[in-house]
Formats: sequence, structure tokens, C-alpha cells
Amino acid sequence: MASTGVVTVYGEGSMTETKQTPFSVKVGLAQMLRGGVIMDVVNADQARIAEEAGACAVMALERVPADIRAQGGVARMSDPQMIKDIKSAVTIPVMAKARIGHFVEAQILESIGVDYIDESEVLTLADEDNHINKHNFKIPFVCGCRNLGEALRRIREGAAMIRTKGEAGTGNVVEAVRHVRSVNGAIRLLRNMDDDEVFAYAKKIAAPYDLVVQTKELGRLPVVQFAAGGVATPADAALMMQLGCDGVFVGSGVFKSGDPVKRGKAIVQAVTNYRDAAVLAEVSCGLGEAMVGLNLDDKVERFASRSE
Ligand SMILES: O=C(CO)[C@H](O)[C@H](O)COP(=O)(O)O
Repeated sequence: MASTGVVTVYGEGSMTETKQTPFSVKVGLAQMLRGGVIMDVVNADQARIAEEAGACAVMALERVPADIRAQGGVARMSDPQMIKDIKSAVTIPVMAKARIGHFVEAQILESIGVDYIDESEVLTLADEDNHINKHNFKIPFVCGCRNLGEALRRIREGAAMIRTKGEAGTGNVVEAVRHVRSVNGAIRLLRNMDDDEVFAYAKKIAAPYDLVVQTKELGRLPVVQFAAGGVATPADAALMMQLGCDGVFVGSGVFKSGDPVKRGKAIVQAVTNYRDAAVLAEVSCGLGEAMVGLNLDDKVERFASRSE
């Protein structure tokens, strides 16, 4: 995780090859984001704020998750022109979201030159059974997960980067913590498992056996693992890092707060200095209003459960 040095690139020989770009190259590209913050932005001005704050990449989408929750309706891929405007406004990588299973949205995003595609449960599902075959694309994909089995299923489909899902748009970090602990706790169990037990464990978590073995050997996922969904403060971001993530996605937490410029910078500083409580205290001072946030009772829709 963040403290374990360089991630081994597993790909050739052990995972399905893409038709266009070796899987290991996509995994390597995603590794370049380690230690960074990826910020959701909905226009070029926000993208400039994110870059200025030190974000390692931006996620272009038409509504931050808190607004998707509040406004409802079908959430789809953003207007390609808006994404192009964001691409022209910044020098850092630009990600964009496609609906789960909507490989044509992904084809469009690839054709306009986005750097990464997020196949995201934050958008409305396009296919209830199938995710995109990500090996058919030359750019890397990031996908969400709640547990180890889900992470490895996405990697088998070609995801070069994993983010734990959390509950996007709630400003509540509890689900993000649950999902990071679930993935990393399962990896700790796996690490201590007898080799003979791995066959049954792979079946139990519905994950490809060879990827389970690789994860056991590495003691971590074979791709970068970011946290997402509900991170709203510098302390939340540092918590994700101390729990073993490689970086953090922040959406609503920045641009639904009282002072996005200040909070964005503070969250980036917190991820860089995640073990330094004095720095965390300093950057947490005077940030203005945090996003209001939601307590997760039964009435709150769980985006994280939309896919397995
Ligand atoms: O959808 C995302 C990643 O795919 C968002 O970047 C992330 O989940 C943002 O969530 P929040 O608005 O709660 O910070």
C-alpha cells in the first residue's frame, strides 16, 4: 500500500492481454498517480482550481455525486465538449466516467483522448449483468469495489486501477472505511493462508484463482488502490492513506464545501503528509464549512450496491 514502495507490475503471461496496449503498461500508467488526489470537476474553472491545489488528475463529470443524489434522474457520460474544454484547461491527466457496461460511452471517451476511464457505479447502470471488457481499450480503466472478490473480478476484466467505492456524494467516510478495511483485511487473511486453502477461498470470494495467488504473493492488489466516496476533510483523506490506500478520490467534499480552493489544497497536503499529525492539524485550520453530508439511514440510496 502507500508505505510499501513500488508496486510490482503483473500483467504479461498472467493476465489477459489487451488487443492494443499491454495490460502492464496500463497498470504502470495508473501507478504514476500513487500518492495523489484525484478531484471531481464539472467545468474548466474547477479543473484549474484542482490543478492549482496539486491534484494529480481530475475526473470530468457533469454533476458531482452529491448533486447526482440530490437531483436524481439518469446519470450518464458527460458532454464530450465539456470534457474537451477541461482537457484544454489543465496539464494533468483527465479521467471521465462511463456507465457500467456502456462500452460505447467508453469508446467515445477514448476517441476524444481522455487519459483514463472510470466505469462508475455513481452513474446509472447501463448493463445489470456485464461490465465493460476493458481489454478492448488502449487507455487504462479504474473501477470500484467493496471487497477483494469484486476488485479481482474487475482486474480480470481489465481494470488497471481500483478504487474502493465508499458512498459517493454523502460526505460520510464510514462506507469508505468499511470497504478499505474489507479489501485489506481479506488480503491479510489470504497472506496467512495455507497454499492449499487458496482454491476454496478463490471460489468463496468468486475471484479468479491466479489473481488470488498473485495478491497473496504481493500482499496487496496487483494494481493501485485508491479510496473514494465520502472523503470530505483532510483528516478523512489521511485516514484512507493510513489504512493502506495509494491515493484518494475527492468529489463533492471539495466543490460542495465553503472554500473549495483552500479545502482542495488542504486535502492534497494531507495525502502527502498523511502520517504527520502536526501538518494535518495545520492544514485542517480555518477551512470554512465542510459539505453538510448525509447520515446513512435506510432512505439513502447505496450507489455502491449497484454492481457486484
Ligand atoms: O465517483 C467517483 C470515483 O468514481 C468520485 O470521484 C468519488 O466517488 C467522489 O465521491 P465524493 O463525491 O463522495 O467525494
